[in-house]
Amino acid sequence: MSHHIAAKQGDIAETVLLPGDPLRAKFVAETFLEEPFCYTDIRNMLGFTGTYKGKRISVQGTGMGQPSLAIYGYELIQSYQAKNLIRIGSCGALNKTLKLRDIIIAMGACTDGSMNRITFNGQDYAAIADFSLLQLAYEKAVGSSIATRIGNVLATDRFYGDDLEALKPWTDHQVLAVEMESNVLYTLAARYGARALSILTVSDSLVTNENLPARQRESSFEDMARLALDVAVEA
Ligand SMILES: O=P(O)(O)O[C@H]1O[C@H](CO)[C@@H](O)[C@H]1O
Ligand SMILES: O=c1cc[nH]c(=O)[nH]1
Repeated sequence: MSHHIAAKQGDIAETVLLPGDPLRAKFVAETFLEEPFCYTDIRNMLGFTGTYKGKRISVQGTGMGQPSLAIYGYELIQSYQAKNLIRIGSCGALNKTLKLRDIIIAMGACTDGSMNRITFNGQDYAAIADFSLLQLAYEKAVGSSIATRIGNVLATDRFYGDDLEALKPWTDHQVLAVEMESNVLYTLAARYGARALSILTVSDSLVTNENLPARQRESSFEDMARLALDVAVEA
């Protein structure tokens, strides 16, 4: 049993979807999985396992920020033998060609946070998605009507305080969007021998200052969940 998830061995599938919001985990489990059961509610960071198109899949909330995701990611891989970690998150667009509800598949993830600097003694690490998951997601997205972009994202430590001007070094280098977890997810997966991919829905734009209203956010997140589940089935 791990410290924060504390599920029974065997309760968690090899492939785990990772929303930041634990209520998104509940929504995905109840909407898409057959016979879902909740294997953890410690700290209300809900985790569920069920089946989708005949395959056993889990969905685990990770909280907000890299240290929080790192706790759940580490325990999923090291204590529960998870092999495929697929983040399903929201993000802010940094590029005027991105619209609300667009989906971004993060090929790479930069960071302004300290976790990687600690791991790599102040040097930089290029955190990248697992290519086989990325390829699967690309193929599934192309076969659907969902507007999808593939590129680099920024996992920042700050939600508030960074406007487009402050983020200019990243936008100057074609970073598409900002969120708060993908860099450490990719680094953890590389370190401990799992595969990882982040799929993100644009929930707001730092260029236009538009936001998705809560209700529309729900249906947009359904598109992302379906795409991630279709990847998970074949992972
Ligand atoms: O919607 P989630 O998955 O939580 O992702 C984004 O939303 C949170 C900030 O509101 C951060 O966790 C960020 O990465
Ligand atoms: O981390 C996040 C998530 C959504 N939108 C943002 O601007 N940042």
